[in-house]
Amino acid sequence: MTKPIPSKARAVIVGGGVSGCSVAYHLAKLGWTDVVLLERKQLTCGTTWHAAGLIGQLRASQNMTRLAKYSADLYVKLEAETGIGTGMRQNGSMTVALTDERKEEIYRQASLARAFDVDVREITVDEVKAMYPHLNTADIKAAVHLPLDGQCDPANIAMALAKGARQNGATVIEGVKVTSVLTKDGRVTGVACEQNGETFTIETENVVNAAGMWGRTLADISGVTLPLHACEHFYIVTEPIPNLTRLPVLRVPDECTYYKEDAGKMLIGAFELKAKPWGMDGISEDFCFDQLPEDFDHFQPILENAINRMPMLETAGIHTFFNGPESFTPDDRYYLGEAPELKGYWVAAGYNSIGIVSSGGAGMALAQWMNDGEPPFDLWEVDIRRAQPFQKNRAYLQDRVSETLGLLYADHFPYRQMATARGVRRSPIHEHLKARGAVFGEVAGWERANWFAREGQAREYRYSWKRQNWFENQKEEHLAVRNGVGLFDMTSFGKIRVEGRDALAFLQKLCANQMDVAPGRIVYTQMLNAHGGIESDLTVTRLSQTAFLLVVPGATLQRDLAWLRKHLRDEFVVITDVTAAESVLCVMGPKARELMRKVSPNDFSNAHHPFATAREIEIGMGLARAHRVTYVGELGWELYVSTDQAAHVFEALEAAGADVGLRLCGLHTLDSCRIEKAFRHFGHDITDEDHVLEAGLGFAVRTKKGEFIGRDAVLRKEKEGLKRRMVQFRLADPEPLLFHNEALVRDGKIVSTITSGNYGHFLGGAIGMGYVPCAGESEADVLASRYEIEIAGVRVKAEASLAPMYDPKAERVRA
Ligand SMILES: NCCCC(=O)O
Repeated sequence: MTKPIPSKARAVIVGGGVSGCSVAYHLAKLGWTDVVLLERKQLTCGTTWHAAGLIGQLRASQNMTRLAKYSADLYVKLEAETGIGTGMRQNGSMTVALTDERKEEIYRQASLARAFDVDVREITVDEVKAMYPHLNTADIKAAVHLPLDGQCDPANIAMALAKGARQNGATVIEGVKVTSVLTKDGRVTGVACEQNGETFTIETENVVNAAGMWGRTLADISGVTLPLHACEHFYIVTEPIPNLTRLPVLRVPDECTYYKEDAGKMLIGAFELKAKPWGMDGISEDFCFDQLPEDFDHFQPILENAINRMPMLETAGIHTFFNGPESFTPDDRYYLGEAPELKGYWVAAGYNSIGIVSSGGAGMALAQWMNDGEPPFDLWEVDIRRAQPFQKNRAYLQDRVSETLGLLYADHFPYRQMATARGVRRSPIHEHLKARGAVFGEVAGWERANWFAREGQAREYRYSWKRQNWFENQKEEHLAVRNGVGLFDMTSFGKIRVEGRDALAFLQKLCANQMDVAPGRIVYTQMLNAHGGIESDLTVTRLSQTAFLLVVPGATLQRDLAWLRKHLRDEFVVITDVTAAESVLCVMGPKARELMRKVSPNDFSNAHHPFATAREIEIGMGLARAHRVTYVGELGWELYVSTDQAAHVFEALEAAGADVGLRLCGLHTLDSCRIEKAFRHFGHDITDEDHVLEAGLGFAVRTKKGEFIGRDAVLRKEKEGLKRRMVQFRLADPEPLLFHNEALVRDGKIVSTITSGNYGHFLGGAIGMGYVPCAGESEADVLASRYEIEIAGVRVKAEASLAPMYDPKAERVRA
């Protein structure tokens, strides 16, 4: 008998895999009792049913780890709550390293785990052997053990979540296909669906796309960007192996493999470096517990390594050769949150083969997000607003996901760049930079010169946890910026025009700094949320009485646009993304003025063109708007040039620059310079859960200007005092490197992690920033402590400073 479909619901969840079931469970727990989950066939029949079900708690960041730990805890409790056996067992996990580089990575991870309160221990090869007697350990260089990791039965986890959701009032219906999402005035109003050939509509203000590998197609129908694509994922299951005892989960990332013992059989799965995208022409509606054809040739190298690693496998018969599709995303991170294109359209999809361990926490976080209208903590790394509209292009996705599948087990070297699907967004001077030795990286699809190779030097990254092959190039670029003048191409900046009668009032409401400045002034500001957390970090240039230009990082453009549009009420304002209209060439360094005088007849004196002002200038035979601001802590101008004139302006600068030693510089140098100056970076040092005052950005907040979002939270914090503070650190030993996420140790105790790090080539050592808990403490108390930073298990002394270590009085910027 088919279940009646309700005509109304508070939320409709599309997709009955572990993701959708978890969202339904958590919404129901929050009291959303009229939630409907619609599954087109049967629960779990897409991807969940064939997942391996490994529960590894340590993830790449604190909040991802928090969500994974939440999943583990939930899955332990779920059986008692629902009566469905989840197969959850905390048999621990072990990761082994076969190279020195991997050893550094897993030891760094172990330090991180300690900072995140995950139980972890570096173990010896003898201990590996004792825990895993069947293993060939001859070439194992290091190993870590996480005793509370484990494994579970994925289908039963989903079933238990669905049952728990029902127990709390949700409705779960199988055999219903959602055909479209109904909308009015930019928000969701309902869904249209089909059951046994009959059509129905459900009125609702909230839809959750948890449709897994169908998610992109479903989103497309509503004009929502959800870039994901399926790939084939392979594993084998052996016949029962006599006398096999319970074993921890084993990961051998250097061989792209994981091993799971279950009921006396071994499951061996692979994250090979070049994967096979699947479902190029769409995924059949009829897909239900289907498998894909075997591909022995593809799996053969993995199997050979596995037999060498675990010789008993040679004689164990293969019970199942499994191949099933899973969804992958362009950056190997899943999607959560409200789609910027449509109010009330939520997503929880694209799990990159870690859907089981992720979904418990992700479902909880999304449910809270839907309930409260804001994420419960910083979720930027998985936020759907990071997706770029072009990324739903299928040719792009197919190329990219062939790489992302393997990333789970690839070496996670710092500065690692994607090798596939490159070159989609390019600056007008891209070819000029390439001809001059640029080695490019990619952010949000933009090709950006990260560093410049010397004549004859290989134009490629040689990755390492130590100094990489471009370290000396960066040093030369960095010192050129400090002592002479450097040129950066920052065309990838996001540029947003906010124009109209109410533009000023609108920006006054959103920005914490004073926006009512004279035309031509530039203001550094943050957009805050109601808790005083930082939603956006930007400069705003007043172009006229009614027009403003907002400049944001390329990676946050969609998020920033969404935040602006979300807060637009009845103001007469037009918001336009003008990113592609202007290139940005930055000339930075003490000789920047000398250079500008050579290419332009305009006046670049402090009197005429002081810091934080913008002026139209003639340059070469073209025009530009010169913004006197800096992200490297030097005298300099960002030149905003119409894209058609960018190459000409670059040529003019380059020709004139020969006399003043102009040096082309890359993004790695931008980062090393900004970190010496302790300039914050959104997504690392500042996020929506970091209070603007604790981030040390109170100088950019004007509570006296009147109401703005976050003002009350700022006033409250002023009264209550800071609970933590952003501090800058320099390692005493000039050799070790900081990237981010290293454990920060205060007086012998881990207190937090480094939020960003790079090498201070001027200051002579690795520089990092991080939050230090300081409730009730004075600045002097904070500085009186002894600080160390734990790098791969080794604690290195660090000097701490609350003021920027480089140019603390900002004299160079205003020179
Ligand atoms: N779906 C396989 C997960 C692999 C891992 O957790 O390492």
